[in-house]
Amino acid sequence: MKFAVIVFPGSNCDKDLYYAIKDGIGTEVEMVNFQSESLEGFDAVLIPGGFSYGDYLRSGAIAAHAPIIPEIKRMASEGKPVLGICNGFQILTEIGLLPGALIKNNHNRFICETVQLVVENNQTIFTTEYAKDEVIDIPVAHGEGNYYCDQSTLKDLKQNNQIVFRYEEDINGSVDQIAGITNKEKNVLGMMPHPERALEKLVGSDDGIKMFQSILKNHMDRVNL
Ligand SMILES: NC(=O)CC[C@H](N)C(=O)O
Repeated sequence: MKFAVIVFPGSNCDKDLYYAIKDGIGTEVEMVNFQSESLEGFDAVLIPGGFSYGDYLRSGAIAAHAPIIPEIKRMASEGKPVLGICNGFQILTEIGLLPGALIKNNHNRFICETVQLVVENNQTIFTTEYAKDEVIDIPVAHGEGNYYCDQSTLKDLKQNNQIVFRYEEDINGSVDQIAGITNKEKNVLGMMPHPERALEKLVGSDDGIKMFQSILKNHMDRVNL
């Protein structure tokens, strides 16, 4: 399996993600510049956290027009795993691969802490190594992490089991305390918390490694069918 980590001007969690794959799960991974127009040869796409284009206009709004975006959409349409973390989640909503929007935290502060997440759906390619309703410790670091969607979209998300993670407590005003959602097909996941910052107990939590193990295991199961 070969992962692509997309690097935008202002991305700052690309190296964390790179090492989560290279050292965390011992799998092939390459950084791909935002100006590239090809993701040929990659099996999965990771869009890292950070401040792409300085968060000007809205977080992710300018990155949504980068040359690499059509290739991310192609990978998603082919059912390949696409994971957007924090700024990556914001970019996925800006390019229409996930519904809703990430807006300013309701308390207007940047939050940077470890929070408790509830695993609401452990049946996705990103979460099969977790138990249903497992509570995990994962860091967050964002100013515009307040997930918003209208009531009709929320109803769809619930009916299609697209809500993957919820905050155990309200940290930023997100609708239904949503922390992460998938698309209907369940191969695109966007989440505000940073699993790549929770790979070893030494850094406070190793609850994030199971996400990358899940992606790898499900890919291997698929190719070995
Ligand atoms: N850690 C991140 O990716 C932050 C995302 C975005 N810059 C925000 O502050 O909301």
